[in-house]
Amino acid sequence: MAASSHLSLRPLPGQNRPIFRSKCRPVRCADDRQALFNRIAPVYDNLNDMLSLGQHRIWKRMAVSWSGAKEGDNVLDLCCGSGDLAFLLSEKVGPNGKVIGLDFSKKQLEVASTRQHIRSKACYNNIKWVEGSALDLPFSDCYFDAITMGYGLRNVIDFRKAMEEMYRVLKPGSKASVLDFNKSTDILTALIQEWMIDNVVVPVATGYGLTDEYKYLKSSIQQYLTGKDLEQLALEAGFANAKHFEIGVGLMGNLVATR
Ligand SMILES: C/C(=C\Cc1cc(O)c2ccccc2c1O)CCC[C@H](C)CCC[C@H](C)CCCC(C)C
Ligand SMILES: C[S@@+](CC[C@H](N)C(=O)[O-])C[C@H]1O[C@@H](n2cnc3c(N)ncnc32)[C@H](O)[C@@H]1O
Repeated sequence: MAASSHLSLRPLPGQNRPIFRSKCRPVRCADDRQALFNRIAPVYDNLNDMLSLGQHRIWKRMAVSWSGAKEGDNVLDLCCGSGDLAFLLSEKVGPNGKVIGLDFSKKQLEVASTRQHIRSKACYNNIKWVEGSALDLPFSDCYFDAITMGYGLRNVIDFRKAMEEMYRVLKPGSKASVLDFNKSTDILTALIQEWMIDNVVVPVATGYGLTDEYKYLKSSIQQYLTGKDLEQLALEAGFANAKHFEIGVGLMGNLVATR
């Protein structure tokens, strides 16, 4: 990891509590999260569209735009899930570009691959799906021209390692664009976000038998990093600069870090 003499490394909130596999509470360890995303894969896209009134597609387009991906680039969609950002990247880089969508959920990748074959756009042939870990990327150093990570960082068990891996595989001068829920420091925004999850998201998910899976959303946001913390984490990982933008009336946020 690049040394950052001017920045003191300090433990990250919520990531240092021991995880006891045998007593692992739901969704506290990687295996539980992998299982969670396998379980929700069949309804994930539809629930996102329903629960965000389709807004998540706007936020994802913003994330891809901020990544700086352009025609002919070699790019990575990290924690790609069902492939929303990978498909957007595919259209950006075109037939001469290459897109890798990486995820550790087989079921999510199956959905992504099915969507790729159902859709008619020729450029989607430039997408390759890779089953792997965001904490140990199977790619060489300085390999990608851009990285997107949509609603993935909050779900990995080691934020710092994931950020360091993004830094490692990015070419100098290239960007990582990390979209997620915003852990707002504005109490009213935080209360509205929590109210929406408690009173809209979880009740709707319960109708699909996924109460605990969507209750996890709230706890994962509580254990996430604020925008300022995300900027600091990126700088500590070696990125030259990092800026967190609040979007979706402050409910969502996007970190743009340049190597
Ligand atoms: C695309 C979105 C969330 C993806 C997502 C991320 C996760 O970490 C999960 C973990 C466990 C289960 C599901 C997910 C998951 O779906 C964001 C939009 C979808 C959200 C589920 C809905 C969020 C509602 C907002 C709090 C309020 C939206 C207001 C909008 C302006 C109508
Ligand atoms: C909320 S989904 C986001 C999917 C997609 N990027 C989107 O924006 O809709 C989070 C994804 O991260 C994946 N994931 C979580 N931790 C991971 C890890 N350590 N390595 C690889 N994938 C991981 C999950 O399997 C899941 O598909």
